[in-house]
Amino acid sequence: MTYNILCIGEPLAEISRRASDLAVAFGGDTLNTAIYCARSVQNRDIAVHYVTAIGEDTLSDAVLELMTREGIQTDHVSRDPNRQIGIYAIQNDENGERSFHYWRDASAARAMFATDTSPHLAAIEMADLVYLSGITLAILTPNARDRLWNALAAHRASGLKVAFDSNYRPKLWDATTTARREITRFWEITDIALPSYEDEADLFGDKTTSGIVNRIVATGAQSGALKCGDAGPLLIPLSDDIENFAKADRVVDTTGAGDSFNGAYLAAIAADKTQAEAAVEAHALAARVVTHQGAILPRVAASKANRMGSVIRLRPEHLDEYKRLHADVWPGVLSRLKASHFTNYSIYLKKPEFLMFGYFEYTGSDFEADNAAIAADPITQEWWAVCGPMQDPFETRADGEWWAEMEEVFHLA
Ligand SMILES: Nc1ncnc2c1ncn2[C@@H]1O[C@H](COP(=O)(O)OP(=O)(O)OP(=O)(O)O)[C@@H](O)[C@H]1O
Ligand SMILES: O=C(O)C(=O)C[C@H](O)[C@H](O)CO
Repeated sequence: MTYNILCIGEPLAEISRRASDLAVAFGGDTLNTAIYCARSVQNRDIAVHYVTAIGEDTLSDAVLELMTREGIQTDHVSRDPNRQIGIYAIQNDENGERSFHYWRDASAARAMFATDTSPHLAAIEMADLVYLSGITLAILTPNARDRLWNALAAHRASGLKVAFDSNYRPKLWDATTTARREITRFWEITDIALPSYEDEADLFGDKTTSGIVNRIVATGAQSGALKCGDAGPLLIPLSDDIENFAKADRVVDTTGAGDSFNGAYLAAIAADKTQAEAAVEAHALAARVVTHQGAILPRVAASKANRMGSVIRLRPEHLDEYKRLHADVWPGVLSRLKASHFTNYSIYLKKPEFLMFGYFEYTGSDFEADNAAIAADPITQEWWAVCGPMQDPFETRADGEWWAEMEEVFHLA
């Protein structure tokens, strides 16, 4: 029998700075968790569903395609012709810590659970595990929150497990007291608690990690993990059955780290792993997510990254300048590529289509981290600022790509 994990919440379009440009991708805490959970699930008998409402606009189409590409079941994603998905912009400080600006007041997801007969409520019936967050609660009306609470409480009585992350975002609540009351109420019906230290300390004023864990256990949840940033997680209830956690060697952007942690944690628990095993797998993933800009890590797996082909178009008017620059690429750009284990790198041009084909070999062991080091390098960013406007990327490229990655269909070694 399939084990059904249902993530409930709001997908968002994500805007972030990339060199002198803006990049658009997707995020939204529960969508991030659903994606990382679907990526972490290795057992075909575990299905990850996303429960939300989106619009009929271009961004909504694209986020639906993303869910499908990521292997998420979208049978509980409804479409509202009168609303769109929300948007958020990430602002990072020099330590990779971020703050958000939102355009989400009238998003489609806010109208989920608007009536007692909402199909989104009925979806809960088929779930073995439901995951939701404080952000899910913050976007709902008080009545909608009550409906959701009642449905979860009723199904828990027949075996449903509820996983919850308080993910406190003060800007989304009308008052701290409302957030405290609502989040406490949902802790009461939680089985797997996945809070982070900062959110709980901000909201409830706890001074210690043990204070948070003990309060949550006393409220209800008897398992889960407390995320404590680079110090790694603590198990809920507190236990020594856990190792030391390695810190990432570089932090670019912490957005989505906690969400990725939750996704990998839940996938491990659904596969019957222990809490300690789940926390180790979850930390390993989250420690990679912090080295990357944006909530969702590109899908490029190190195993398929040995030989890479990709395409982009050149804007014809920049032909001479582009060739001149590439006849004498800045030394800092070349040394960064070499340090990131890129080798045998060529770019070919086909006129009159002005198609450029890039080929390189990757000889390192962590493609995502090496790629992130390139993206974080100031000289490379300057180089991209010069070369980027001369290029014309394919609209069909994957999220997070500029050059569109190609599939290898033949190779003679
Ligand atoms: N510098 C780091 N090195 C290694 N791992 C890290 C680092 N920072 C965060 N992590 C991992 O990411 C997890 C989540 O981080 P954090 O405690 O900041 O969560 P959060 O604030 O809930 O994140 P989110 O922004 O997704 O809500 C941590 O439990 C840890 O496993
Ligand atoms: O703040 C939100 O609503 C988001 O969901 C945006 C980010 O993806 C999220 O906060 C990361 O946890």
